[in-house]
Amino acid sequence: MQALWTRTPRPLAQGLSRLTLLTPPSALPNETRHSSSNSRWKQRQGADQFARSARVQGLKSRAAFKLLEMDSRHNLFKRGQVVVDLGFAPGSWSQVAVERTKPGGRVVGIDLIPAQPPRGVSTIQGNFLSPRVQAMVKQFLADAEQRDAEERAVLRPEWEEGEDVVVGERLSYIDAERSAAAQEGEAQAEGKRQERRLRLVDVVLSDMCEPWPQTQGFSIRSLSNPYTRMMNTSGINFKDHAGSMDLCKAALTFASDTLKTGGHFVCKFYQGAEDKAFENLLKKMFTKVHREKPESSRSESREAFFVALKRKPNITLKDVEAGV
Ligand SMILES: C[S@@+](CC[C@H](N)C(=O)[O-])C[C@H]1O[C@@H](n2cnc3c(N)ncnc32)[C@H](O)[C@@H]1O
Repeated sequence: MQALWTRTPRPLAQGLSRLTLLTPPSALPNETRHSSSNSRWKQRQGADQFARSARVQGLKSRAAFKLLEMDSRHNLFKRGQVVVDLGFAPGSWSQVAVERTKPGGRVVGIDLIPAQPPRGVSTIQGNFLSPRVQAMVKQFLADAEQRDAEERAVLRPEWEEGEDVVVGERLSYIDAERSAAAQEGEAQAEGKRQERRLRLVDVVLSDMCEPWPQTQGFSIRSLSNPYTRMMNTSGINFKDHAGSMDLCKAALTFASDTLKTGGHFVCKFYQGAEDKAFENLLKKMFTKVHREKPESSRSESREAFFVALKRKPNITLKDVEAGV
């Protein structure tokens, strides 16, 4: 089967644009991917092709191809979007997001370990499981939005300022809000308004997986390539699964607070007993939910991805958990 991104090679803008992202699949002849004998060796060769191709294309890791494939299937990105990339390091998903949301997009990456921010990405170092770090990310997004709003106000052409139609629209919106508030009670309505004001994000990505203690490679002391200094899985299926579900839950809680209606959520998980329950949560909050195992994801790995599309209006994770 041809990989999807070979059929729809939406060119990445500048920088990566010259690199059509065709290399990995076309460099993987069919017999390499679907052979009968010596398949382990051939699989490794295939994986190396993704890694080599990432290097050639200036991508920080082969993980980029997983996101490109999911984007090619589901059209996750549009220009001007706000994207939060949880567990961004070393940064290839962020690179893809920057290119796909140009011009006017904003990409914010968070990671436990120190890593060089990819060009065009704002990054925060911290443990995303910490509520303080999550609050910091929300504050960063709100501040950035505020700065943009101020900039837009300054740049607004003078002739627009006195336009009745704009003022009229705003007033009718406020009127609608007032009548809703009258029904729900002012305090409750204010709470809802605050909640909605935080929903500034179009796409939440999480490729987080719990880093396990380093056992080798201590001689590499490089901030620019921290990825090689850690293991991403313990090799113990239950442990990897449980750790990944905690990270997925943290990512979804954040998405519940920050995703716009219609926004998308992508998260990596290690398959196991609890993933079905998580999928059911997603189905209540999003219009469509897919399980993905991209071709560039190693077949021997239990990693897979949920791609949850189009957040439904007026439903939060708390509502879902409370059975509302
Ligand atoms: C597989 S890597 C991500 C690769 C990345 N998507 C890319 O394309 O370059 C997983 C990352 O998740 C990060 N991570 C794991 N747990 C985390 C946590 N609790 N908070 C923040 N980052 C975390 C790890 O430090 C690691 O850098």
